[in-house]
Amino acid sequence: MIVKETPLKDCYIIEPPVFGDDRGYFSIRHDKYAFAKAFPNHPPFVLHNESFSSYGVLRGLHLQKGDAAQAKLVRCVQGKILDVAVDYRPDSPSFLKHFTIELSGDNHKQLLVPRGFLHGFSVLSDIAIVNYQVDNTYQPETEFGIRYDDPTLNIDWQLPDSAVLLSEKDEKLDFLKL
Ligand SMILES: Cc1cn([C@H]2C[C@H](O)[C@@H](COP(=O)(O)OP(=O)(O)O[C@H]3O[C@@H](C)C(=O)[C@@H](O)[C@H]3O)O2)c(=O)[nH]c1=O
Repeated sequence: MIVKETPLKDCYIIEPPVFGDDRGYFSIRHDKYAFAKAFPNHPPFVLHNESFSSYGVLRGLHLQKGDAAQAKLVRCVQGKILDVAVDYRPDSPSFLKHFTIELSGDNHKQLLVPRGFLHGFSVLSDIAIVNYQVDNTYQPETEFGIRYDDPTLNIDWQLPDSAVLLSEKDEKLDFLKL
């Protein structure tokens, strides 16, 4: 497992081992021992979530507040997404900075999104299956979000406006109040 830094504090790209041959590939998606060696103080992952979406779907930007905060280890099993992490920790040197990365079934990359970050993704392929482990339970009463098209964040989601498909919940999110 290769761990690469991003410009955002505590946010990392993880490249798991992938062994390709004539049959296809074999990959180690998550090795809790290698992960613990790289991130010794990281809480264990407790939920393994998956979503299926079609082209244009944009989920985000979401987090759970306070003690319910979740770190997320995100990968795209099939298809291609633009994964987006926004540092929403006021005391961080990268506060309100964002990082985007293409995650796909072909590149096998994963993004470790720390606690206190907003997270979202847009679907760039016909369909995308996105799989993410989180290190805290789902607590809907603590959910918080910011509009994907917030002008301060100014994120390029690599989708034409006309293609963007949001949930009713995400439609109603507010812009940043600073
Ligand atoms: C996120 C989540 C949702 N649900 C349920 C609630 C609801 O009925 C249904 C769909 O929920 P949502 O509309 O919130 O799903 P979604 O918009 O896919 O929310 C997710 O977006 C990505 C970007 C993230 O980072 C995730 O943490 C999560 O916030 O699934 C759970 O039971 N457990 C969970 O952990």
